[in-house]
Amino acid sequence: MSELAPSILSADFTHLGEQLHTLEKSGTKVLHIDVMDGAFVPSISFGMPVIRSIRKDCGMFFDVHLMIQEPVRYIREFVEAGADSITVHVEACSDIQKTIDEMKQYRIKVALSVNPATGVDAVLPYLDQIDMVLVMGVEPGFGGQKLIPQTLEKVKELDRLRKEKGLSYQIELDGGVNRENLTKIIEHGTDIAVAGTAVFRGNIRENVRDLQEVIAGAS
Ligand SMILES: O=C(CO)[C@H](O)[C@H](O)COP(=O)(O)O
Ligand SMILES: [Co+2]
Repeated sequence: MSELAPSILSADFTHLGEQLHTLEKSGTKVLHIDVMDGAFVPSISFGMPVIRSIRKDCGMFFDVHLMIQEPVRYIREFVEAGADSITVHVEACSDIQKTIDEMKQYRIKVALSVNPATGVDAVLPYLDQIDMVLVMGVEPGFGGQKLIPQTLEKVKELDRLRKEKGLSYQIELDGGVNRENLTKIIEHGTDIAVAGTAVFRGNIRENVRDLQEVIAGAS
């Protein structure tokens, strides 16, 4: 069955601890953590201190999405802060293989991401080395955008490729996920659907329940 990964980008940071407890109590297993550097993407979010702090009191799987230039420089620090999985953008790495090798030194899941304008070709040479491909459904940098429907074709292609090649990487779709489009997203082959706005706007408990119901119905 597919998994929901709430993104804390849309959380209320004055109540972050309580909101994370609510997610855990609602059955959330994977927490999506968006790190932005103001260089690879226009916005700046947060970094290791926030991750280190929430790690102390949170049992969820930390799915860290690095939207930063040359992430190879910071892999060790994010692992030490508590990341369980690290996703880097192929567009942000001058040496993708070196970045994968660096990530593989640690006991974490290794993932590559592609922006809406980047084709699946960019990750093809690495598919047998990685645990997940994150397909951006929106331009990276901001929450609350609308899903670009064409990005689902990449999910479909990655699903086809893993079957054809006998590989087991997961496919994550990030951005613009909501109750209305979630079934379609899953039907294209998504294993993990990231949702920020759709989880944190309004009642978190009800939103998670509703989204999980859609997932259960689609699987
Ligand atoms: O990586 C991201 C933005 O770059 C976020 O994970 C994504 O946008 C989630 O937020 P929303 O569900 O509001 O689109
Ligand atoms: Co993200």
